[in-house]
Amino acid sequence: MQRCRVFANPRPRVQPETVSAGRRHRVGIYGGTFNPIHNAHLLVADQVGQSLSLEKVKFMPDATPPHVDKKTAIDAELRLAMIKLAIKNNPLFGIEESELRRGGVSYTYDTMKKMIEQHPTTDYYFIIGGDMVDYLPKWHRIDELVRLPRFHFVGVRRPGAKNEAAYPVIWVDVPLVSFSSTDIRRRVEQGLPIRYMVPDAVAAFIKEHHLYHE
Ligand SMILES: Nc1ncnc2c1ncn2[C@@H]1O[C@H](COP(=O)(O)OP(=O)(O)OP(=O)(O)O)[C@@H](O)[C@H]1O
Ligand SMILES: O=C(O)c1ccc[n+]([C@@H]2O[C@H](COP(=O)([O-])O)[C@@H](O)[C@H]2O)c1
Repeated sequence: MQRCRVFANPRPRVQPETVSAGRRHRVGIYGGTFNPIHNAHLLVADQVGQSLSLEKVKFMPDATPPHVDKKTAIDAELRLAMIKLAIKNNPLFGIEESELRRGGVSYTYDTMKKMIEQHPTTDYYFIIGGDMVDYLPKWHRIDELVRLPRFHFVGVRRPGAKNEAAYPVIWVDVPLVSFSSTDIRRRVEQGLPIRYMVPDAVAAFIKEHHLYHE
């Protein structure tokens, strides 16, 4: 039977003295297709990072998304370039390129198992929206993923999702924003404005590279 343990907005589960002694690091990993990155992603990453006192929140673009219906993502280099433009003014943010370097289908279990092995003094907080929280039972090797040491899921509620966790999730309340990358792509295709939905530099990049037009 699946474990059903949901933590409602708890305080970080870490002893302050271990952080100040520098023995343990607290890093957020925000995986996604980011096709393209948008302002809800940035808001979520910043709010989670601050709520959980994370040292870094690293955006991790996937190579091939595990979802069958998400195979239409544009080239990884273009997605990565837009992430770099979007995060440059926030020192909390960073980039994790291991899934791009590995290639193939980006199963989170494979990625996090290796990362945890390579960084034994780091606690990882893997950020997912409510739609992904709902979808967790279908994730590859999910029972093993949630049992990895020093691995935590952080959930942020998302309008339109059930936001129901069948696995342990640390919920963080962030202001709700309903738009998605799909909305951005559709708006670009229809010639509608995307200002304030993505950073200006990302909007300029989309225009310059003629992305998301038929
Ligand atoms: N508006 C939002 N509010 C909360 N979480 C979000 C929001 N948009 C995306 N996320 C979360 O960010 C992560 C990466 O999402 P992703 O890159 O697939 O963006 P998306 O907007 O969901 O894209 P698409 O519309 O192409 O499916 C996922 O965990 C997703 O649930
Ligand atoms: O490992 C899985 O089975 C799995 C299934 C769905 C999503 N994920 C990861 O969750 C993150 C968000 O996914 P997505 O499709 O919303 O961009 C991204 O890092 C994916 O690799 C992982």
